[in-house]
Amino acid sequence: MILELDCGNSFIKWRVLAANAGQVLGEGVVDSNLGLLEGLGAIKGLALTFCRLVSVRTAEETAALTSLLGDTFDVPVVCATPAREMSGVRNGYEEFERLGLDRWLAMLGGFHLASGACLVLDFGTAVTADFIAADGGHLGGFICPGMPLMRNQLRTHTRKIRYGDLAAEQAQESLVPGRATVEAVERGCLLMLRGFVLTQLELARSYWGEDFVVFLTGGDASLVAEVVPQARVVPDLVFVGLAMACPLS
Ligand SMILES: Nc1ncnc2c1ncn2[C@@H]1O[C@H](COP(=O)(O)OP(=O)(O)O)[C@@H](O)[C@H]1O
Ligand SMILES: CC(C)(COP(=O)(O)O)[C@@H](O)C(=O)NCCC(=O)O
Ligand SMILES: [K+]
Repeated sequence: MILELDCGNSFIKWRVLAANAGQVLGEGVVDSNLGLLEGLGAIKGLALTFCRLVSVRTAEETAALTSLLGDTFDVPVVCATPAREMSGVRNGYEEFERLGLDRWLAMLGGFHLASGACLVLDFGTAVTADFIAADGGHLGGFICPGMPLMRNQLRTHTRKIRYGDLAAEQAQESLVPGRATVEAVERGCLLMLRGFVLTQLELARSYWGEDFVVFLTGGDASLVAEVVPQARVVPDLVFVGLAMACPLS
């Protein structure tokens, strides 16, 4: 069985695949290493043979998780590393090793699935957009705060914006002008996110006409999906790229 991990700034996404990398035997989203071990412990007959992971956390945090997994399950743990070029995609950063590895893997996965030009939009703690041309050249991308950061900046830096998570979720059900603080903030941030997406689409069209595929991924992809009906929502896009970057040895 193969353990795959995507360690983002807020959550660790994990899944266990059957040894032939086919069937998903278990998966989860956790906020700590302990939560990960608990989730894995709940899988009946767990017998890991290989672990691959991608992390945008500090080297220290990533090393701590890697040794925890190696010690607990006695398996090789392989981490995705930066590359200038892989699977036909050329990293567009001036310093290729500085491009977030989650972005890089989502790009590899997207270009592979699209077999052509694509726009990859990832909605996590941060929101990222990456443009990959039909020849595999990465034109670059954009980073802006995601929904949790926008919301928390307002809650932290104002005195009168205070509300809970349940109210936030309910407020998102409509986008008419808010008549309560929670509605005004949640809907305002949602509109910013959607406006960002529409701008990315315009830019992609200016490069490629209609000849490109849009991918939506990340935990908050569903918040914007309706403004891009043509998009492919691929929650496991980073894992698609992870399998490409870290094949079974
Ligand atoms: N099961 C889940 N657990 C936690 N957050 C989730 C879950 N499903 C969707 N989300 C949303 O995903 C967002 C985090 O996205 P994610 O891609 O995991 O971020 P990151 O990679 O930066 O850790 C949260 O703001 C939350 O709204
Ligand atoms: C942009 C990110 C913070 C996104 O992280 P996430 O929201 O997925 O946790 C991450 O890809 C990162 O730390 N990138 C390094 C900076 C860069 O890509 O330019
Ligand atoms: K991510």
